[in-house]
Amino acid sequence: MLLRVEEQGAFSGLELNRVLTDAGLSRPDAALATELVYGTIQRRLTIDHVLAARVKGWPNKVEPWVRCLLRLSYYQLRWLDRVPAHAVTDEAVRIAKKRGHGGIAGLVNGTLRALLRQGVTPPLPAGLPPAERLSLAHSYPLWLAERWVAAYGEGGAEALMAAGNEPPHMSVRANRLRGTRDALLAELASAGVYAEPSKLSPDGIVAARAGSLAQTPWYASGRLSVQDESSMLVAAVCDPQPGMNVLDCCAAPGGKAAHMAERMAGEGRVTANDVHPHKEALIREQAERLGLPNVVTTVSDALSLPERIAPGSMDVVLLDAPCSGLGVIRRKPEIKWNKSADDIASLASLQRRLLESASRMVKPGGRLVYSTCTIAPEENEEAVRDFLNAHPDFRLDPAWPEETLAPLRDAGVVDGDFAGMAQLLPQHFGSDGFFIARLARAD
Ligand SMILES: C[S@@+](CC[C@H](N)C(=O)[O-])C[C@H]1O[C@@H](n2cnc3c(N)ncnc32)[C@H](O)[C@@H]1O
Repeated sequence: MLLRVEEQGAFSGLELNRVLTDAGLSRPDAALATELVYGTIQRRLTIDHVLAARVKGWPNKVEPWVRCLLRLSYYQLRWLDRVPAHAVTDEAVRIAKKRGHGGIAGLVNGTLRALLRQGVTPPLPAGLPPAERLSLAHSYPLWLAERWVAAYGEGGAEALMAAGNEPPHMSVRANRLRGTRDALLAELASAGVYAEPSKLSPDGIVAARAGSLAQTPWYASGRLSVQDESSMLVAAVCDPQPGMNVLDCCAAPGGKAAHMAERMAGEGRVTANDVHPHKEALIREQAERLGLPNVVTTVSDALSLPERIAPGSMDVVLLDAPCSGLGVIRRKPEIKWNKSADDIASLASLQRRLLESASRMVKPGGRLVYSTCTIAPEENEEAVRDFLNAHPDFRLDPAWPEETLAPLRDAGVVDGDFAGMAQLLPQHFGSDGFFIARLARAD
């Protein structure tokens, strides 16, 4: 899996899903495999810094599979305390012999044993500037560390980066059309799942040590969907009412569109659009599973939607835009190594065009919600400000439902000057980093 992520640009989550589905491992073994894949990718920069001082030609002159093996083994020695050191080294040497030859096994053995002798956590070089220290300590590329130190100060950046290395909570959304959250909580508890109500969303449930709730009868029967708590805020901010005409411009796999349809009690219409034809089925499956006949799917580039949908016809338009994903690094750690400042610039330009297009379908007096799962002002606040400067008929709308504002206020995410946009960081609630802005169109 590590090789495929590194060499073929595979996504760690999808790889794990695919491999673990076939592997038939026990739950603890599957959890360990998950930890090894995520952890090794997450800590890559720190790992490479340590290995570069000990392995000649690291990383480029070392064969990719040996690189993965050494990283994986060092990750365990340094960050996991329940795998004995001898098991790590013995297993690494066995794999090196099986896949390579004696020379490689010798290199692997020598490197790991030297690390164990000298201490697996070598101190960082003294006197580093803050961004360089954070980059090395928490394993983020320097450009990201610099960006976040400039935006949030050294302490804020450190909290953000540390939170990005924590395993995400498992959270689910109760389908309010198929029973109450309390009833579902009670059923989960009686089945031995440790679950509690989300602080962020009245539909949310946070579960611990639950395995994948997507493999349960509650999921199959449409009682719940797997969704991050931050993501659940978006439908609440859209606040669609039964009977409304709602458009989700970038809807696949359908989490927020389905949530909106649930909140509309199945009345009215949610048009769930996505550019990728193969993703349409994902949205349809969700709507069917959850019992939501008011979700209609379309396949279209959101930039050309105003040619298909009457301008000014929607009560609510959601643009949950494609973004750099810096808020979901906990779930997709390879984002750290695959994204660049250039990607942010090109996404920022696409997002401005998408916002322009989405806004044309909002009714006079209607609302436009813009969201991303990233933490980059160019893709978030600045995109909204630029849009507002060019569209005097729109204004920021701070009248979010109290159910959403109250927890954000309590956590200090928004204050008394709240204007209608919020940036959640992973350290606020342990949920994904998310940006949400709500705009109102003049009557
Ligand atoms: C952040 S995801 C949406 C997640 C979704 N709202 C949910 O809650 O499940 C962004 C989606 O935008 C789609 N997309 C990217 N470019 C698009 C475009 N030009 N027009 C429409 N959809 C687009 C992608 O296929 C992707 O599914």
